[in-house]
Amino acid sequence: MSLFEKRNKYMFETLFGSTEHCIVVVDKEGVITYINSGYADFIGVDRKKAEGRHVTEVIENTRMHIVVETGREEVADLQYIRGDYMIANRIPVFEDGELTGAFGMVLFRDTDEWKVMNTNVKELLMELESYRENFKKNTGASYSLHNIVSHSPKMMEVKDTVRKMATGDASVLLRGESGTGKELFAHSLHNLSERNGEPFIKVNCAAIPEQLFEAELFGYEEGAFTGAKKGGKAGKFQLADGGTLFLDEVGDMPLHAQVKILRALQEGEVEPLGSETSELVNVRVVAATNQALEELISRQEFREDLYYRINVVSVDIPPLRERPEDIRLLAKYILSKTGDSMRKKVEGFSEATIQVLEGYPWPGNIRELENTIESAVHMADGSYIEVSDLPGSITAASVTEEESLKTILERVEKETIEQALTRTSGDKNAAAAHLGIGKTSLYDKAKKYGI
Ligand SMILES: Nc1ncnc2c1ncn2[C@@H]1O[C@H](COP(=O)(O)OP(=O)(O)OP(=O)(O)O)[C@@H](O)[C@H]1O
Repeated sequence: MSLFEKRNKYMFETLFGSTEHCIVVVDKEGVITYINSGYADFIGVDRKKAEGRHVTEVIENTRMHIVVETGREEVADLQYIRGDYMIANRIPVFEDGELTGAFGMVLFRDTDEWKVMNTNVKELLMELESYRENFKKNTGASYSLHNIVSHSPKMMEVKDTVRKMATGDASVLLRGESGTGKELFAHSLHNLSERNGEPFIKVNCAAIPEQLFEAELFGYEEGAFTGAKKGGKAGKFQLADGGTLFLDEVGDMPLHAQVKILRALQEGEVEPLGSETSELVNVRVVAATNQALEELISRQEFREDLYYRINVVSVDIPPLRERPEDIRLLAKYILSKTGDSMRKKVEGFSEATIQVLEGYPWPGNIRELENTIESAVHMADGSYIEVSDLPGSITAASVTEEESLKTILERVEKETIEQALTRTSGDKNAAAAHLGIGKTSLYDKAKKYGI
């Protein structure tokens, strides 16, 4: 019987209902199964509404969802809630060796108790935490596995592998087409690893001009080359020291830099340009590619020895067309994000729209789905996204059934009438003449399309 089953709620309530500390319990997905009234009142949420929601939607700066992913307890961690720093203990709960959730307790929520603490220590802690926060903002990994929306079995397997591989220092190569979520997995690997308090540094190998590559990665001394900054500059390797270096688009790394990268990884040392001495660095490498590195090797564009060094574990992320069951879920998730940011109230998709989305091959994967939905939200007039709100490139690809063809023709008709009306500044008679159709026909169509 699971700890999080209903009758345990009574047990929690008896034990913690009246304590002044804040108590929260989540299941293994990070969903709140119990929160005591002290905590709910403190953060100003309705207890009944909080239970059943993902903890990140209810509690600011929480890490309970991370604890259920790592299975590692976090004791006496500072957490900024409602304008003050609290001390949080988060304990993973195992039953018969299996992780079933986590128990969280926030201490010192009572400001009187805080005051008892030495004020100096508190101020120092707060200062330290604000540095940590700032540092994290610039060098942190913001996503973890729960941000990767999916319920397809293939993706579950990928998530499992990532969870297993996260601890330890093995290099991981993430393979997948563009827009499949490789970067999200790289963030997750870092966040679930022991290095999660250290920097996560991304290098987009395709975006750095070849001649600047070494300077970017290994840094340089003052005067190393014309245009070098005064005082020199630290390289990405040095910035990532202790943490994770994410080499995105690794297949685009210039050949001459590959030798040096290999040395840095094998020997744990880098030599800044213009320097006579090497610096020790300790980084874990996570690389990502949408190219077949084996082909690059056969064309001698990628070094085989580097390939083996970065490819200790390889994780294949399936393209969206191989997991159509994720499309509906992702579309809803993206819509809720887009609708919020655009302050437009679009509630959902018509069933025909979902079918078109599910039938499209998505060469640009989730990134393309995001762009499509964003554009459809702009187009939508009502509270549901209709097929006619989708870009023509998406609908045109789904001309497989009579019904789809009909909607495409209607969309084109609607767009053409709208254009004619814009051109004639809204004069329907002139627009009808321009389109070569009768006035009545234009009025009927305008009515049909709500123009
Ligand atoms: N499963 C997912 N759930 C939610 N959002 C996702 C998911 N997968 C990808 N995304 C979103 O899709 C976009 C592309 O993802 P990401 O940048 O991680 O892909 P990528 O494989 O690294 O792409 P590229 O190879 O082009 O760099 C991002 O905005 C990301 O947040």
